[in-house]
Amino acid sequence: MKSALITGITGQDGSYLTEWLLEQGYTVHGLVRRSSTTQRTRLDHLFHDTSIYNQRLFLHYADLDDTTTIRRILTRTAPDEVYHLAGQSHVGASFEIPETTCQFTAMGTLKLLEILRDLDKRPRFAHISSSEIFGRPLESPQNEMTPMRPVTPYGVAKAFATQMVTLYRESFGLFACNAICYNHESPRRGESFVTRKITRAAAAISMGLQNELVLGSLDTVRDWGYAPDYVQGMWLMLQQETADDFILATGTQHTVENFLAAAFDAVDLDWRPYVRQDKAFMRPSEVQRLIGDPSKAFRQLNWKANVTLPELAKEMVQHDREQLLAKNASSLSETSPRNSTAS
Ligand SMILES: C[C@H]1O[C@H](OP(=O)(O)OP(=O)(O)OC[C@H]2O[C@@H](n3cnc4c(=O)[nH]c(N)nc43)[C@H](O)[C@@H]2O)[C@@H](O)[C@@H](O)C1=O
Repeated sequence: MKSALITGITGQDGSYLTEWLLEQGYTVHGLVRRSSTTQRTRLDHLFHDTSIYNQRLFLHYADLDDTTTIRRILTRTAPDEVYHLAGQSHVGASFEIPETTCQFTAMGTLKLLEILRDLDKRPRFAHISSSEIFGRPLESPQNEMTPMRPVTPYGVAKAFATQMVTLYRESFGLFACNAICYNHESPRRGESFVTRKITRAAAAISMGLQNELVLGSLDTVRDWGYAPDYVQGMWLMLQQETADDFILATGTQHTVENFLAAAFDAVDLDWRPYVRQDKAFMRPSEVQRLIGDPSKAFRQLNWKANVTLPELAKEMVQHDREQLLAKNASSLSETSPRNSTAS
């Protein structure tokens, strides 16, 4: 039975990848940062007593800069595959905290590579890179040969990490791949990323719980796919005979405004009366337009993105409506006179 270790297991991609690997029969180890809460919302269902997977899933405390602990965990668990997803991943925030971004996203990756280099049994390694490395690209769509021209602290950190992975593959013989992922979303997406911010607002507005949505730039272009598709691409890379880099993208382009329209369409509303733009959500340096060419992944991995933007937006809005309905129902039952001792 194969085993894998995932950094960033509690995030959107980490949780989908965990489900996918468990379904394939893997034992899965995840690194988590210690915090005062033990709640892991995206993984809780897998640890439940009734889950058929709870005997094959293990969490270990380790920060990305704690190399001693990571080395110990890797030695003890001896995974066949390592998926490196962790790091500060918010592009806007990387302008506020560039040092932290580089410490975890760039140096955290190098530290991990250094540990792997020394191991007797070296696992296969997938670094989850980002289209942000292309920044203001010289060509469109971008492919694996497109030069990196990052324009955000996050993009610079990811470019460093991506290049290091290539270097460790070529110079030290590690089986190390870069999954160069374009934006990929889902109902599990963090609430500060634009898609989830929009779908939560569309759901709340349609239920009369919110009046306004404040956003930054509406004309930037992104290539948005569906996260569960992308984790399968990450896995496929490590099942090949040789290590290589692959673009994971849909190859289609949409503006933020297009996503807004799709999300509000899902609740039969026009977005225009509700949306206001504010400079607070605009970035000092914006990546204007990114579209990936996924043809190499299709050719060599037989991988392709399956979900269209309207389907994605609809699933996210429906999920957010259900979540709000459940929240409202539980707060109503908490205040219901029938539950009150005074009634
Ligand atoms: C591939 C890449 O994908 C993601 O990075 P991102 O593309 O920056 O994603 P986002 O959802 O933060 O922004 C998308 C666009 O939407 C614009 N935008 C407008 N108004 C708001 C707004 O209010 N909030 C946010 N967050 N963005 C806004 C914003 O300026 C940008 O043009 C990360 O997963 C990253 O880790 C990664 O690797």
